[in-house]
Amino acid sequence: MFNTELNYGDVYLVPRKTVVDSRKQCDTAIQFGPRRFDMPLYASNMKSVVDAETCEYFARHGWFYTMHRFNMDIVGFVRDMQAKGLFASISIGVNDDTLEQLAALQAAGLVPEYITLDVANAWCVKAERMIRHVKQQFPGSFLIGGNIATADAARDLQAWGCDAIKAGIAGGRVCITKNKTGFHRPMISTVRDCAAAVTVPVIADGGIVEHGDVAKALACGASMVMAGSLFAGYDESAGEIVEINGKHYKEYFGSASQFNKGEYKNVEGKKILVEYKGSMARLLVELKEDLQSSISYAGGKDLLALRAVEMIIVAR
Ligand SMILES: NC(=O)C1=CN([C@@H]2O[C@H](COP(=O)(O)OP(=O)(O)OC[C@H]3O[C@@H](n4cnc5c(N)ncnc54)[C@H](OP(=O)(O)O)[C@@H]3O)[C@@H](O)[C@H]2O)C=CC1
Ligand SMILES: Nc1nc2c(ncn2[C@@H]2O[C@H](COP(=O)(O)O)[C@@H](O)[C@H]2O)c(=O)[nH]1
Repeated sequence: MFNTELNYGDVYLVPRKTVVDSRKQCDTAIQFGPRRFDMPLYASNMKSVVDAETCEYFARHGWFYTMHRFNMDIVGFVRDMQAKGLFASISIGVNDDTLEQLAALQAAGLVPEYITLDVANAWCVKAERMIRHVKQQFPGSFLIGGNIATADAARDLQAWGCDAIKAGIAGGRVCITKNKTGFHRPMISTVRDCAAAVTVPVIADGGIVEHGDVAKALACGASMVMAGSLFAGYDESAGEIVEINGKHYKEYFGSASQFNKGEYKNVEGKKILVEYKGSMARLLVELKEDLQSSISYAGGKDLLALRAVEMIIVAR
């Protein structure tokens, strides 16, 4: 028997009676770990999306962020962010170099507010060991573990000690995991299953194409949404600008791409060029306006309203 599974483009949300006089009255704020953020959406912890300046930009705009983990001096990053009065949110891997970086953080007396364990399939023994280690050594940090794509995996990560779980395997724009390994789950099904299985917040990661997909992820039970390509191509994004025939683009590459790895080994990502779009400021405003509108269609005043909406599949 085959299960039929759904992606963001396969479903829509059914409108309810609006109870606000203006979309401005709809509150998009979310309490996530020790802090409250303006939006339940943040940029992927990828080297082509965020760098230290991007992270500072998001933090100063009241948005959550997570720095990537590639060739990173996490001690310097955490120290700099906290010296500026901002929160520190870092990513780590599962290998011995991560143990060394964590020991260096402890030696420097630094505690990041947020730590994200970032591997392709966190439902594995190496991730379990690292999650238990981080919870023991950094009990004051909010630990996000990912990625996973099933209810059983989500339950395990919660049991191992994760404070939040990032769900989404092989749904990203620069992902080639599904082509190379045959493994993938569409996002609506992934998020619904994972969010129903655990009590900790679930982050829906990857596959956001339209702004309305954010509302669909939240309607499935996600507390936060992570997106890469949505935030690529702006002045504030980390990728390099490329000019071709007088037109400007920015690089967007996968964390498991040859470009990011520096070698062709276990490559599960690719590099693409995305249209250069100038300043990110307008995007942040528009994303908030669109989500406020979604909340109004959901018949509520805050993000909880989206959890109550009906979801339909449109026959094609
Ligand atoms: N969200 C997604 O769908 C995906 C995301 N990514 C991103 O790409 C980056 C690289 O991910 P990842 O390859 O996990 O990290 P790493 O390349 O850092 O690998 C982490 C460690 O785990 C081992 N490992 C990785 N995959 C497996 C596996 N399938 N079975 C057994 N051991 C494994 C590796 O050993 P060895 O290399 O020797 O196997 C390595 O020692 C991350 O940022 C991740 O988020 C990558 C693919 C999918
Ligand atoms: N299979 C791969 N997935 C990757 C890689 N690098 C990052 N990612 C995941 O994609 C999302 C972003 O997706 P988008 O659709 O919003 O662009 C990111 O957060 C990671 O989870 C990779 O090399 N291979």
